[in-house]
Amino acid sequence: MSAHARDLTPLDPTALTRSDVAAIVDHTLLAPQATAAQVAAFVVEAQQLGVGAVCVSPSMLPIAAPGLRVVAVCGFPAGTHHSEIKRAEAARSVADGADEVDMVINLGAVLAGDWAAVEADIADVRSAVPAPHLLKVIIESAVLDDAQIVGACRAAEAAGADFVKTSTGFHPAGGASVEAVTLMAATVGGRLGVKASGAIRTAAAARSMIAAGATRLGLSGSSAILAELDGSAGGPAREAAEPAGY
Ligand SMILES: O=C[C@H](O)COP(=O)(O)O
Repeated sequence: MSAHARDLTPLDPTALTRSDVAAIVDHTLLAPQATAAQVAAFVVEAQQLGVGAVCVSPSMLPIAAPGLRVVAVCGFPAGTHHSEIKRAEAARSVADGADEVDMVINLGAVLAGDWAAVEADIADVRSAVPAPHLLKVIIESAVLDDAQIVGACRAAEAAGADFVKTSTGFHPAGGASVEAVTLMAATVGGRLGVKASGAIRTAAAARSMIAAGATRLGLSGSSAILAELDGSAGGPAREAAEPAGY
């Protein structure tokens, strides 16, 4: 466990400031067609926005991102990779400068109720992501029922993860929901961080996620959402209109 207090305690949703919200945003660019030049421009945008972190594909590392934490995804987006492949991918990301790794859970094992396999998969990746690096576990909550969400969160905690995270933003079942974040926070909140991600497109949605217990937000539409919090909702509608994932 290496999460900081700021990762474990949700902001007060009634007193959100733009800078408070920006600090918990993982500004995300995971489009498979993204170029290195686009990632470099995205990092500059992240610095200008004042977000806490950038979240990118592992093959984009290493990147120069002064002032930002660097997050790399792992086993993305399906989570069906062998654990040894996820572990190797995570180890390479850490060697390439990632501060945090967001891994996708083995969903088939979850739906089969094979909790030993779920936990072992997470523990394997944890072994390649030592503290103070953070490990977040993407449970793809839209695919799971409540009992499976609780079980996945418990497996993540038992395997030593720092965060649970709702969604990849790529699954056709959908992204984050207030109900899933609420359940995840009730299960592991205060001990693990809770990252809401996937299809969060407005400041109101971001606020609802924080009110439900999210301590981190994964957003590709950070610019539009933070502009809304600035009171300038007429800002970059282009980003608000961009679809999730591809
Ligand atoms: O991991 C984060 C997600 O991919 C972000 O999803 P989004 O593009 O729907 O904001």
